[in-house]
Amino acid sequence: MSNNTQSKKESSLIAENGPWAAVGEHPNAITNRFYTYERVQEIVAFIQNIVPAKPEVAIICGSGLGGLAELVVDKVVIPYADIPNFPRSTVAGHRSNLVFGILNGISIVCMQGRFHPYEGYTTAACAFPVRVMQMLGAHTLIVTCAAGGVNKSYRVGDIMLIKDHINFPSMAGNNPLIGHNDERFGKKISFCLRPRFPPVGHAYDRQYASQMKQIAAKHNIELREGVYCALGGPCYETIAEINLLRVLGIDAVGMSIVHEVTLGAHCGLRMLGLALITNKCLSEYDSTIEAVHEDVIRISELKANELQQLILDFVGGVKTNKT
Ligand SMILES: O=P(O)(O)O[C@H]1O[C@H](CO)[C@@H](O)[C@H]1O
Ligand SMILES: Nc1nc2[nH]cnc2c(=O)[nH]1
Repeated sequence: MSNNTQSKKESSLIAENGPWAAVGEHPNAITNRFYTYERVQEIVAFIQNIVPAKPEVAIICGSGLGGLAELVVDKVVIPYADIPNFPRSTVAGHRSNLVFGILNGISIVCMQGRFHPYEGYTTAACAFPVRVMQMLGAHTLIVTCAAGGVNKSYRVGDIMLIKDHINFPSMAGNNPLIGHNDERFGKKISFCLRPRFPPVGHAYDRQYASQMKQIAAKHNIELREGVYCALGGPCYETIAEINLLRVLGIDAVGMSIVHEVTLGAHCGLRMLGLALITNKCLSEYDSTIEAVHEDVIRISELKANELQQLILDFVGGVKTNKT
């Protein structure tokens, strides 16, 4: 029996039987048992039937940042609702479209709307589209998000290059890779099979980060650089929580990205992360200002142009990297 037939057999066994469910299976393991390699391949085949072009760069748009897709030319838009077994975005500021086309001369796929654990999805379900985009051909992933400024020097409207992250859900036993590890995910890009224990110490590509700094300098955009931390949400943070995050050296807080980057690292993507600081996080009990999602979207939309400019130039540079 060929290796592929063997893995296929194992994969369907995992998908159909899941004997562990009876004794209490982790929700991410259930998700990963559902999104087998073959099922992800089916989704990829469905999309390729509509869009044969191979995207090189995948982009995930954060709250209020989906306007980037308007800059894409020769666009093909596939609503998530049309894609078999694809979740839907349920939050304001997130549309539910997979957008294909050309951005600054390079073929891209853009998720106009992401999935968050607080919407009811497992972190594995939130992140599985990363595998879809990698299997479609993407070698680079750009994640963008709206985030609260924990660092006291940050101002509303600042853009933060994500240097690193703290994945609190994962530290609490909620990592999207929990469950069966199918090493075929990511095989195409990496020179070796992706391991059971993927390293994430350099998840954010250093060369990409330095390119982004140069692009920001060229446009006279002050770029912050810091550590992003993901919490489960949907509540914004208490004052005590913000003070704790500050002690830990965290610069910005949100409810996304880390599970996407985890899967991206597993399948060997080169990654760049940008967070737009949409609000300052409260740290004094006599303050009367609270974070509000409507403000988050308003600020994102207001500052979207700058972020889009950075991404546009960066994507153009990715093309240069390849030659
Ligand atoms: O991370 P994105 O999707 O940009 O959204 C951020 O904004 C929302 C809260 O206002 C949360 O979903 C948080 O994660
Ligand atoms: N958790 C969290 N997510 C955000 N997204 C945008 N602002 C915030 C914030 O202050 N906290």
